[in-house]
Amino acid sequence: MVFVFVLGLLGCVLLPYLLMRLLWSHFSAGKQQQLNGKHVLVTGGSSGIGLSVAREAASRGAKVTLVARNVDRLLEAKRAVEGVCAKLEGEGSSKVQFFSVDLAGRREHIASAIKEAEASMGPVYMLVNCAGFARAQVFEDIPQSLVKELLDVNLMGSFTVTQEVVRSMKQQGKGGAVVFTSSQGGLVGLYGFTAYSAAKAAVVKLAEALHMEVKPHGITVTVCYPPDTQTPGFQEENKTKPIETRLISEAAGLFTSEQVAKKLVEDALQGKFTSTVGFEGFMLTTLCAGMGPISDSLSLLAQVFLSGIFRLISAFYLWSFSNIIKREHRKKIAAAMRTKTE
Ligand SMILES: NC(=O)C1=CN([C@@H]2O[C@H](COP(=O)(O)OP(=O)(O)OC[C@H]3O[C@@H](n4cnc5c(N)ncnc54)[C@H](OP(=O)(O)O)[C@@H]3O)[C@@H](O)[C@H]2O)C=CC1
Ligand SMILES: CCCCCCCCCCCCCCCC(=O)[C@@H](N)CO
Repeated sequence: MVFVFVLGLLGCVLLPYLLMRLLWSHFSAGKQQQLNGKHVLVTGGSSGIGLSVAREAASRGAKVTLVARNVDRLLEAKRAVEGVCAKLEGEGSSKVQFFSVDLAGRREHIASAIKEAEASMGPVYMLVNCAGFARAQVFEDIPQSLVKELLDVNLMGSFTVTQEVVRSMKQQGKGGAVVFTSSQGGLVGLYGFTAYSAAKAAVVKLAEALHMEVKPHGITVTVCYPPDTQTPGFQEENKTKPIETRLISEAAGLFTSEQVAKKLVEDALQGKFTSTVGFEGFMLTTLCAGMGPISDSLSLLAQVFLSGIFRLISAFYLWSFSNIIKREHRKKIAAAMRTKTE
């Protein structure tokens, strides 16, 4: 009985998914913009997803600007991206530059770095906001300074850089592409992520509103929703992450930064509003489409026909998340009892 149900569910969901992917790749192949010779600015480009985006852009012939704080890591990343350029055409030293700026810092510094970047490589065609970080902690333990830092880097940093770049894109009148990095944790609020989920959800609404404003200017907006991704930032986050957060996040799988970056660049070049990886990513973004912009008819079809069944499936995920939390809660109580009696 259960077997038949599972088989039916797979038939309803997996088959349409595979069919859509096939159709997608068929229809989108021709629509893709090129990056050859264009300027791509990547914040957080010295590490993890941002660095992989920079490499992906370079492999498509783009000129790349990296923005982050730590100069040593920027230098190392610049060399790595130059390596990609060199493989492409046997030279490439002039195609990668970096700026050390704190995106949670002063606006003047951010604005002047972008001006300089554009002065040497031309107007930015694609901006990828990747600078950000996650810290998971139980709600009442989160210091105010951490909430502020999470909002400053993840939300305000992207806000400020994008303001500067979009102003210049509008002046040029040649269109462009803006990418924000949210998270699957920006679509579903997760245990331990009260501050982080709030910051990443805010990025989504910023992107939706901006999309409406810049569309007439030929500027596309894309939001990337990565699941757990193997990066230095992810390793750092794992040092203090509550076990509940880890176990719940694992439901969406673990991906490489190359997988996330490749999909991000492809989706942005096709002007899609949403970019994600994995089957859970597909289900979650389809279910959470809400009043978000419609970038292609196939995604719209998926949202119309699959939202109902995905909401049902979400009940199973939420049930298993709540079981994880209950189980860990019981373990903690038992451990506390043991230490009391000892
Ligand atoms: N890895 C994951 O599991 C997931 C990541 N994400 C998001 O993807 C993005 C990239 O994450 P990931 O690659 O893991 O992170 P990493 O820590 O590996 O890289 C973060 C990058 O951002 C830069 N950065 C951080 N803070 C600032 C700042 N204040 N000013 C300028 N640059 C800054 C870092 O350089 P420096 O420190 O030198 O400034 C580094 O280049 C983040 O927004 C993250 O929230 C979303 C979902 C999952
Ligand atoms: C139909 C319904 C489908 C439901 C699927 C639900 C899956 C939810 C899992 C959420 C995973 C969140 C990972 C966040 C990673 C992150 O942001 C940090 N690692 C940042 O570094």
